[in-house]
Amino acid sequence: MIRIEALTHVYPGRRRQPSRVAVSDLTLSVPDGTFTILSGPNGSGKSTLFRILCGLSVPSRGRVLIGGHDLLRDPAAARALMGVVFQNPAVDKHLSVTENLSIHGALYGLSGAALRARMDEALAWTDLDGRLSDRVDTLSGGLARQVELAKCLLTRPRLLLLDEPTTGLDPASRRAFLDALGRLRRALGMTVLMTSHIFSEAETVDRVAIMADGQLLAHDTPQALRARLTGDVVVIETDRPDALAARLRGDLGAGVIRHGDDLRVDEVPGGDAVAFLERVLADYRPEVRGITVKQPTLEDVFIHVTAEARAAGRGGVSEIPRGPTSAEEQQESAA
Ligand SMILES: Nc1ncnc2c1ncn2[C@@H]1O[C@H](COP(=O)(O)OP(=O)(O)OP(=O)(O)O)[C@@H](O)[C@H]1O
Repeated sequence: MIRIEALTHVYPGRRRQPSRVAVSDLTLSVPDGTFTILSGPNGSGKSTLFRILCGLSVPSRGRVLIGGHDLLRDPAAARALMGVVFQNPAVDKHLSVTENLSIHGALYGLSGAALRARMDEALAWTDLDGRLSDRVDTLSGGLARQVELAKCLLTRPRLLLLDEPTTGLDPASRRAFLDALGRLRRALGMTVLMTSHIFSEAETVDRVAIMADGQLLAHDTPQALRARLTGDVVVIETDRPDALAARLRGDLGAGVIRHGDDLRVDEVPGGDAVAFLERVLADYRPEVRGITVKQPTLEDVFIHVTAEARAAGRGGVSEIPRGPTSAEEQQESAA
């Protein structure tokens, strides 16, 4: 459904601001009827890529095909296949659910019985039953997002593009939104591409694409990505991350990733994470505030591949700032 070929996007520099490569020679295919999550740290180029896919930005180089239509040469045909849910609300919160959908339908030439039929069809995927006459600003955040989804389904898109659609939703609303997307994909064979920072969302999709510094670092099933880390991960909390990381590297030969203020060792020397934990506690106890051994999750894989790429010089920074959604992840695991 989507073919991205050698795509590069450079923001030109201005005065003292240098030009910036936001997407760099990126090639990616999203097959028909699949649900893909595009993830990456802040500034990795997701929004730039998303804007290009929606036709809002023109790339510096490369080609994008949507359903076989070249997005640059035949934008109308390519865009006719897609529905887009942006991060910022695109519904009028002072109008009711029905009014929002009617106005959007009218923009696409739908009216009367045809419009009502399309509205019923689109709303069937949501939990908005019984709230159709309510103003959007009286709905919960989760239901308001579902209005956006229903709005975009009115035109029966074959491809749904969503930019962090669940940001700010509580775990239950987030789950309800993702469930609706999953049902759409299964029942209508719709292709879904969604950007997200929330790794628990990626566990159930078909494919996960990981970007950093404008490049595609990995694109695989969640299972295959998880299989990249074979052993347990040791996470160390410390007040002196740089000093402790240097000692663990020097003394124990451990590959240490700094993630925020935590240190992570996901390929433990000798392969025995518990033995490694005991060694760290025995030798560096005063510097360790907390230490955990855990099975790898998709977030761990993400941290691993991003660090690997940066170590290989594709980035330029050796540490990974903690993602902005860790609070949401914590909220989710607490729920
Ligand atoms: N309008 C712009 N002008 C110049 N540089 C830009 C512009 N928009 C983005 N960038 C730069 O391009 C790079 C990629 O940014 P982009 O917003 O696409 O990343 P992102 O992965 O979506 O980040 P986030 O998760 O924070 O939204 C960053 O270095 C950013 O500073």
